[in-house]
This record gives sequence, C-alpha cells and structure tokens, in this order.
Amino acid sequence: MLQRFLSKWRSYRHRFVPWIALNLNKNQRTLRSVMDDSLDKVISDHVVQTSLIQLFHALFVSDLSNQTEFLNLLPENIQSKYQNVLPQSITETGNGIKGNRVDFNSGDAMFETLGFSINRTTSSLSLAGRGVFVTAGTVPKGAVVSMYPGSVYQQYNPILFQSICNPFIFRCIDGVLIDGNDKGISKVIYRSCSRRDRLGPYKTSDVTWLTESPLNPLAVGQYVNNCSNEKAANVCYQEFDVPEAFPIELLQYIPNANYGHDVERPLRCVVLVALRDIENGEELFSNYYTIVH
Ligand SMILES: C[S@@+](CC[C@H](N)C(=O)[O-])C[C@H]1O[C@@H](n2cnc3c(N)ncnc32)[C@H](O)[C@@H]1O
Repeated sequence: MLQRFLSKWRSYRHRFVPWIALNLNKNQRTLRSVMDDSLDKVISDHVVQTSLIQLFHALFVSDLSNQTEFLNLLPENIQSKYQNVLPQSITETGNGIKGNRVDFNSGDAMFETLGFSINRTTSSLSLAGRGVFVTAGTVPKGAVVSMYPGSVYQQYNPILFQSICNPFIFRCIDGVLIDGNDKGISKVIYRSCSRRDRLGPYKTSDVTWLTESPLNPLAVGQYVNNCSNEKAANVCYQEFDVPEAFPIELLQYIPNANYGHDVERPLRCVVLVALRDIENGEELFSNYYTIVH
C-alpha cells in the first residue's frame, strides 16, 4: 500500500505540493501527462530566452532615464548598445549618461513588445481567489505569457516553515521548489536573498513582484489557477535556467533568487507558455498536475 502510494507520489513531478496532496484522487481529467522529463518543454529554451530578452530590453529602454547611474557603470560595449535608443530627455555627458525622469509603464512596454498584456483580478471560478487574465491583445500559441516568481530552493535546502499553509510552493520537474508567496516569511526571505545576491551596483533579481505593480509584468504566474473539467488548461509550466551569457543589465527583471548562497547551478526560472491562442478577456488556467511516465 505504502509502496503504491510512494510510486504514485514520485510520478507527480510537477507543480503544487499541498494542492496535489489534497487532490490526488480528484479531477483525473485535469492531469497532464508527459512520457519523459525531456518532453515536458513545449518551446525551446532559445525561444524562451529570446522572448524574455525582448521584453526586458523594452522595459530597460522605457526606463532608461532611471537607469542612468547603473548604465554608467556598465562596460562601454554594453553602454553603446543603448546609445541609439536614448530618449530625448536624456543628455550625454562624456562617456556617461544623465537624464530626467521619463514616465515608465511596464504594461505598455509589454503590449508593444509582445502584443498582449496580462493582469491579476478576481478569478472567474468561484472561491478561487484571484487569477490572471489577458487584458489586451491576443496571446499567440507558443508565447511566453507569464513567469513564476519566487525564492528557489534546491532539494537539500530546508523549506519546512515557509511551506506551512503555503499554496504557492511550486515543484519543478527535477525537485527544485519555488516559493511564489508574496506575503509573510516567504516575502522576507525573498527580499533578503535578492539583496544578498546583488553584484555591487547591479541588481540580479527583481523584488517588485512582491507588490501590486511588478516592474516585470510577466511576474504574476503564481496567481494562475488550476484548470477544471469546465475550463481547460490554456497555459503550461516550463523550466528555464538563466544562462551565464544573459545580459547583465537585464537580470534586474528576473523575478527569482536562490534561497541558498552557494548554489553552483544556473538560476532556475519557470515560465508559462500558451497552449493555444488566448484572447483578450480570457483567464489563464494551468495544470497543477503533470505526471511523468
Ligand atoms: C497558487 S495559488 C493561485 C492563486 C490564488 N487564486 C490566490 O488568489 O491566491 C493556488 C490556490 O488557488 C486556489 N485555486 C487554484 N485553482 C483553483 C480551482 N480550479 N478551483 C478552486 N480554487 C483554485 C486554491 O485555493 C489553491 O490553493
């Protein structure tokens, strides 16, 4: 009996630990099955990376006047990438760049770059709290539509206290956990890990997903609700490890930070990918269970 339970438990590689524990025998029709770990990804890492860089670049450029101090500290070859896109209110002084505040709207940057916007509001499911909706444009099939923010725990990191009554613990296919709770102890831990990992003046992660107005508008994926028999999944989760070559000036929009200070592998992110075209006004639904056979 115990053996059967353990083997079933191990085959649930993905998603929400407490939710799965409570619903193991319910709603079998909402299970997602993949035949092998390697078949879990529906788009390539290259496509994920290109799409994130495209959006983060737009966020950086539309906020350039607030980035001047940071930009001035970057190597010249990186600074020169932004010379052509400096807004008019920014004036060059020698090698450095000085500027006045320009209005910054990350939602606009998202719409202009990706062709859609998303936001959190009351779910269309009763008693499900908030959910994430497409609020402008259409999300094309295969697009990165959201990111799952939070502290990243390796299998050997302790997470007991943070996980008590916490519905936001996401389990990756390899057992890495991401705590996307924006309240309580989870919030305090994320802030301190993010601050710890700064490379001098360079932020390596974003903390604004802990607020109602994240700088990176994709970083609301922890609010996506589970599909049901009536509402099929229109997005799925996919792991993405941030490569070393990721532009340093854009790391500030990554909504994840390692819990441990000595992690030797690349930073884990999780993105949500559209399984079909998703129209303006539709709520995003994922699949909280994935079975790997
Ligand atoms: C990761 S959170 C999602 C965000 C949540 N809706 C909120 O506003 O905090 C997971 C929790 O959302 C709720 N939830 C998700 N999908 C649901 C569904 N299909 N029906 C009812 N509740 C759901 C459950 O309370 C679950 O523990």
